[in-house]
Amino acid sequence: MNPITCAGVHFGYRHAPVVRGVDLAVRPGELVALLGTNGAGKTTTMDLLLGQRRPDAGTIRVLGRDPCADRRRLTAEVGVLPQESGCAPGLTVAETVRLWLRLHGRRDVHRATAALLTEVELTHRADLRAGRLSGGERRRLDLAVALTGRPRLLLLDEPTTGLDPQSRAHTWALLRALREQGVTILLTTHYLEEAEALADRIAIMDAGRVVFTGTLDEAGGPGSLATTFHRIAGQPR
Ligand SMILES: Nc1ncnc2c1ncn2[C@@H]1O[C@H](COP(=O)(O)OP(=O)(O)OP(=O)(O)O)[C@@H](O)[C@H]1O
Repeated sequence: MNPITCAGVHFGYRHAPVVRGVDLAVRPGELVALLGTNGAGKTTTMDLLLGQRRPDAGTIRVLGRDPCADRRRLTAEVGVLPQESGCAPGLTVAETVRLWLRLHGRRDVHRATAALLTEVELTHRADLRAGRLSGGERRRLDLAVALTGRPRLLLLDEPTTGLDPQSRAHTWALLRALREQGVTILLTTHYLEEAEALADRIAIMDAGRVVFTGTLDEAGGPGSLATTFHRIAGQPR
């Protein structure tokens, strides 16, 4: 069973179609990078996968479930990093992670907090309030939160936006390690080099449709993704 399947998914606001027949399959254990110009419909697709929006047509299955019908179960099983941070600004970094670990019913809260903060390189910020973190640090806290339930599926909306090159490289290493542990990952990104560095397969969205899915080789090989992307995405229509 594929952890994610979308077949003929449509969604729109009133008379403005946003997602216009998305077909997408993410296979077990693979990392798929979803690319697309601003407004292509990537975040909306993520929202649909999380059951935060109901499709007007088509079928979505996440871990075999209908996300609208089984939203609660999926919240427990899927690690989510939203485009906008959901962390409470008044809680410290450590308090935030502990809270989410407890919500997921974890018993080893103190040990797991220390381990997660090490993984996202925020140990030195453990006692700082989330509202005082830099943009890149907050992104890393969001990633730690996404990992608190030890998910087998991760949905990451622009996980490295705002990160400096060193932190980005560290996050890439963490995501590779998670994939090696068998975690399936769907992430959106505007960094073509991120897709080249990480993805088993690339999906390109344009104007509400997935217009390309394939490996990096199928997209033209290393260094050619930009050419492919600009050829098929964001053209006036
Ligand atoms: N509540 C809303 N009402 C009307 N249109 C909306 C609403 N929310 C989003 N949209 C529109 O839906 C389209 C797709 O937005 P979405 O956030 O999914 O794009 P995206 O591919 O994630 O873009 P970005 O790369 O900029 O994050 C955009 O044109 C946006 O303006």
